[in-house]
Amino acid sequence: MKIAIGADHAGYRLKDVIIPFIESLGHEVEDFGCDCAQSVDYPDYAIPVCERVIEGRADRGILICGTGIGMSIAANKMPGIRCALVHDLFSAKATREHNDTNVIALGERVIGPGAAEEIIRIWLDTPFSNGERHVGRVNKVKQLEDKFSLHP
Ligand SMILES: O=C(CO)[C@H](O)[C@H](O)[C@H](O)COP(=O)(O)O
Repeated sequence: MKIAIGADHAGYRLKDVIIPFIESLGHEVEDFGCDCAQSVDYPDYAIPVCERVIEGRADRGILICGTGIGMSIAANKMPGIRCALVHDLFSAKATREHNDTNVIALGERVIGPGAAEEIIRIWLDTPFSNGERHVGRVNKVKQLEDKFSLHP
C-alpha cells in the first residue's frame, strides 16, 4: 500500500522510527514532515496527509503528534477521512473491522515505538469486515459530511 505520514514537533521522532518499519512490511511511504523539534502546528501536517488519502494518491494516512488528539481532530474535519486515535492493539483491529478507518493518529508522548509498531502492523493488515451493520453505520457517518457541510 501507499502510506502518507506526517507529524508535528512532538511526533517526528516516532515518525522517523515508524517509517523504516512500515517499509520493512513492504509498503511505500510518503513523508510530509516535520523533521525537527522546532514548534509547528499539527493541522499543517494533517492536511497534506489527508489530502493524499482523499485524492486516492495514498491508501492510508498516519499522523503523529504529542497525544494524537490534535491530529485526529484535524483529520476528522476533512471529508472522506475516518481517523481513529489508537493506543492499544484491540482498538487498532476494531477500528479497521468496524469503522473502515483510513487514517490513524498516534501520540508520541503516550506510547513507545514498540507498541506503535504493533498497532500500525495490525491496523495496516486488518480488512474492513464489510458486515452489514458496520457498512450501514459507516454510511451514516459519511452522510454527516453532506448534511453539515459548510460548502455544499
Ligand atoms: O494537539 C495536541 C495535544 O492534544 C498535540 O499533542 C500537540 O503535539 C501538542 O499540543 C504540542 O504541545 P507543545 O506544548 O506545543 O509541544
